[in-house]
Amino acid sequence: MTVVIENVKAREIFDSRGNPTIEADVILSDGTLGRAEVPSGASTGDREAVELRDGGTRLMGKGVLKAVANVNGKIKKALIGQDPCQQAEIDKIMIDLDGTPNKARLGANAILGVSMATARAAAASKHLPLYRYLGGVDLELPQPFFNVINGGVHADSGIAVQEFLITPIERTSFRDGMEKIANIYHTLKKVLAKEGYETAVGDEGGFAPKLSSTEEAIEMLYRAIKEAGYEPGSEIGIAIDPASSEFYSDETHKYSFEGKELDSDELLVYYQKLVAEYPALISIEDGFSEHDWDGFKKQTDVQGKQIQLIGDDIFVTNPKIFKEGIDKGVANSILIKLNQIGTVTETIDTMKMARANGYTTMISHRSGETGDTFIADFAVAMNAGQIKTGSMARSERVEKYNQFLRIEEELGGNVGLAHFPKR
Ligand SMILES: C=C(OP(=O)(O)O)C(=O)O
Ligand SMILES: [Mg+2]
Repeated sequence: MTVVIENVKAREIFDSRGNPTIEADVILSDGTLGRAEVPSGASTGDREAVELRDGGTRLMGKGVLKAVANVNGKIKKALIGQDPCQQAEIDKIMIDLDGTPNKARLGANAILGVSMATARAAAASKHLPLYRYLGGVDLELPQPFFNVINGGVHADSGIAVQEFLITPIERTSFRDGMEKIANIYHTLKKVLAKEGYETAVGDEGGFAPKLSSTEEAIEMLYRAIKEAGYEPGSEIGIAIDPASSEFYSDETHKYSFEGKELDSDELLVYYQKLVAEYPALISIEDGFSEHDWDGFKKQTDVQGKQIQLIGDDIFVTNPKIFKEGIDKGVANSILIKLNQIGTVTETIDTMKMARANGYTTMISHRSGETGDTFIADFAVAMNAGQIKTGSMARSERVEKYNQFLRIEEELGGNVGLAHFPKR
């Protein structure tokens, strides 16, 4: 007998910042339950799909009861009796039901919760792990990027750059890479403390010290990497996400960066200096604002052959916007966040587009997260190549990395390791 969707149900839960978010259940006719929790960003791109919030005074207007009602009402009615294995069809039904270009009516949070829960239910019904159900047989574990110093809107450290990430370029397994990062993470804590800095952590579990500059943050990383016994560059790479839309002015077209007002050309010169000074720096995400496509394009022309340039806010995982970027030659990599676009199917479409056009992909968590480890399975299933999901000090982040350890064990070493191209 064909298994069909028998019930769809959502509830309001809380994320890692204490904000309400949505959890969705999809229940099948064979009794299987698929459940998913939806994350939420802080440095969001303007053109992300709409996260529906209630407004009003309850929970400072951040409640998601409208999105919950949309799942328990319209979405449930449209999906009952559907085949859960037809992910593309399920997602299309919800996209059509919403009827807006940015999921503003039903809410991308409502739609994504059900989209992910459907995949989970279908996988469980077929007695397959999620990564296997979505990905088939030819699987690869991604290169992980750990955000060990938090700035921007993710911490009150006062650092303009939002994320300083380290990645184990040299590793024999996912576990081996994670052990190296754990050693560096603990060493970094000692290095910061020795310099008299705070070692409290930011939203993504990285330290949030009040450092004076980006250079000082990178110097701390170099010290921690070396003191932990590794070589910056050949063994451990460094990446940054300035999330520069946050410090760009649409009026003056300038970037307020570390006490200076820089135009695009000056910011590019700064990035060139950084890359020249620190050979371990292999990747810059959102170096330019989502409103400064010319600046991003110029950076791609100048640095695109040398390092990875990731578009996050500028592409928002949206295949239509990303296509414009590809046509204009902007960036050489794309950050992938399921809730920026709102369905599993559209996310897969964007990733396929990236692959077809020679862009690398990095799957990403959001700064407001839950315990859901969907993106770990998804990264393996999609052979994403790279993932960033925070640091070592917050369990909603570590759980995702731990899921890779489980997958690696399940596959018994019979799995490839994605490797970042060395500079
Ligand atoms: C993960 C990020 O932050 P947020 O979730 O706040 O957008 C990011 O900018 O890459
Ligand atoms: Mg970003």
